[in-house]
Amino acid sequence: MAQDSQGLVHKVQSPAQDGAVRALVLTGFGINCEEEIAAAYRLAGAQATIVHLNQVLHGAVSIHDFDVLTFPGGFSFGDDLGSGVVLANKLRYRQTGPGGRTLLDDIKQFVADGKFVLGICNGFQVLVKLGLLPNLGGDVTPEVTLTHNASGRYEDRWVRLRVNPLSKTPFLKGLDVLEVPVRHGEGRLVVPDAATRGALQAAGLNCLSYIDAAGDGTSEYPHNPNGADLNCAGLTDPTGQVFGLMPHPEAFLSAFNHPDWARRRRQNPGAPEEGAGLQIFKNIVEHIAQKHSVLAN
Ligand SMILES: NC(=O)CC[C@H](N)C(=O)O
Repeated sequence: MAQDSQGLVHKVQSPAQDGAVRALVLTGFGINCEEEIAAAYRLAGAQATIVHLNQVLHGAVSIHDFDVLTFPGGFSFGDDLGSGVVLANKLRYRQTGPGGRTLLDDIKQFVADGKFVLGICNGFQVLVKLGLLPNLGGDVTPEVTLTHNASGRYEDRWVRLRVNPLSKTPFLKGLDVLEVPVRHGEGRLVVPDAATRGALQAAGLNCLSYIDAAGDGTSEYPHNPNGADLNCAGLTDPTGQVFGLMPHPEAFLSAFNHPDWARRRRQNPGAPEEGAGLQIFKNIVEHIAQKHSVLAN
């Protein structure tokens, strides 16, 4: 894959025939977590390519050459008009092809092809504002929103999460409780009505909850850092292929990322050196690799 001195891709070859898992990690316009996410995918065994969104919007790179599309965190367009709003509008309205085709049309096709989309923090906000999450109605109409934290402040802290056992997304397979950091000002999920809340609950689409020290879902600050409805830290769409979350799993790739690592290692010197966040990337890479091997046989 050809990259220039800034690491930007100019030409992407057709999907690998070697079974490699190809992760596309978008950047540009104030996204700032692309390197950590690419590192996470590489540690998980995938080929990760960081691409400026303009290269996709201008047709130099096709998302269809990849298996998983990732929207990293950051401050796209300076959070003007609300976090994720401008970037979501660019994907929804900017024409990228004949007949008024947009990148959102391509992403819908990408998901219909059985591929995967991950949005972390600002990326999650983009997917929610775009209506790709939770997408209960299947017509990418925004159904919930993410807005200013109930604390009225930017929150930068570690949280504990529980995976909803009803969730069927491969990203969270085998996971139960995990710790990860949050760093956001607009992470409060608002679900506008009881019917939407019920639909999210029934299908396990509210796939991650903030929990307290006792392990129970909580609306109490600071365990729930933003006051999210349903104590929700992450959502999937009904297919489980589109997954977004406010916390940053890519910031916990090594046990040494955790603020309490020294005491934990004293207590348990044999504990794995891997951070809990890496498992999310390993899960999806393994899932895609398995799909590739089934198709190849
Ligand atoms: N870390 C992030 O991606 C932050 C997202 C967004 N800028 C917010 O503050 O809510």
